[in-house]
Amino acid sequence: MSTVAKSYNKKADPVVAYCSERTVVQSPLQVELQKETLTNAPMSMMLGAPEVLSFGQNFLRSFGGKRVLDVGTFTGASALAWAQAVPDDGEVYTFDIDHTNYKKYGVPIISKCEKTFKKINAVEGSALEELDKLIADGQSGTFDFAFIDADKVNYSNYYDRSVTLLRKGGVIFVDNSLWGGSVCDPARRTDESTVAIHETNDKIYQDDRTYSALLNLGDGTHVAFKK
Ligand SMILES: C[S@@+](CC[C@H](N)C(=O)[O-])C[C@H]1O[C@@H](n2cnc3c(N)ncnc32)[C@H](O)[C@@H]1O
Repeated sequence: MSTVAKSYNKKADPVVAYCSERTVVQSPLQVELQKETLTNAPMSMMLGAPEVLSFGQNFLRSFGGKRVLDVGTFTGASALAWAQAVPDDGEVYTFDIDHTNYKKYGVPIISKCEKTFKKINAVEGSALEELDKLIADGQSGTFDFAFIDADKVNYSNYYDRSVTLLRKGGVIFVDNSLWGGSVCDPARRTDESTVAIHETNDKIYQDDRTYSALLNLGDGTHVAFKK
């Protein structure tokens, strides 16, 4: 049993299971995409934890968030969650270096709801370069919410770009911030992803641009609020 776990991992401990059973709310499309991803997609454990997605949807709905940055699409589970939580004139920019899995598994399911699907702007390419393009395009301070869930070595860069692109009061979720618990043990901070996540956690805690809290939700969720 693991005390840090995505709830769909059957080895999650009873406390994780108890909390997620009283947190996760999924639409039929979300249930279908989760099942399709876990059954058929390669590296299916990259799928976003449903408890993290539900928590993020709660934020978006409660503060009326409209514009979202979704860094790391995979099959589209997080993009779908945000698209369902923003209003009809909301938009979700979802970035991935390769949208093959999104097109193969996500698009056929998400496009069943035209209203939701049309809110998603899928941008294929280096997420860092694409975020920099938005900044160069004058879009700083115009986004409400960012979900960081792509390559871990760039977490600090994605966080910085998100702080720039968010408006005051905007919220950032950094996914996998506990990385299976490995960040908590200095002896296990040996690979570059673990080191990058650990350094980003310290950076966020010390960052004067945001208020923040590191939560044991899913594989760890570092939540930052732009001052
Ligand atoms: C953990 S998955 C995203 C999961 C998704 N957010 C969800 O909720 O199911 C990480 C994704 O980041 C993408 N990725 C990796 N490096 C990237 C980069 N440099 N730029 C953009 N995307 C990248 C991978 O292709 C992968 O699909």
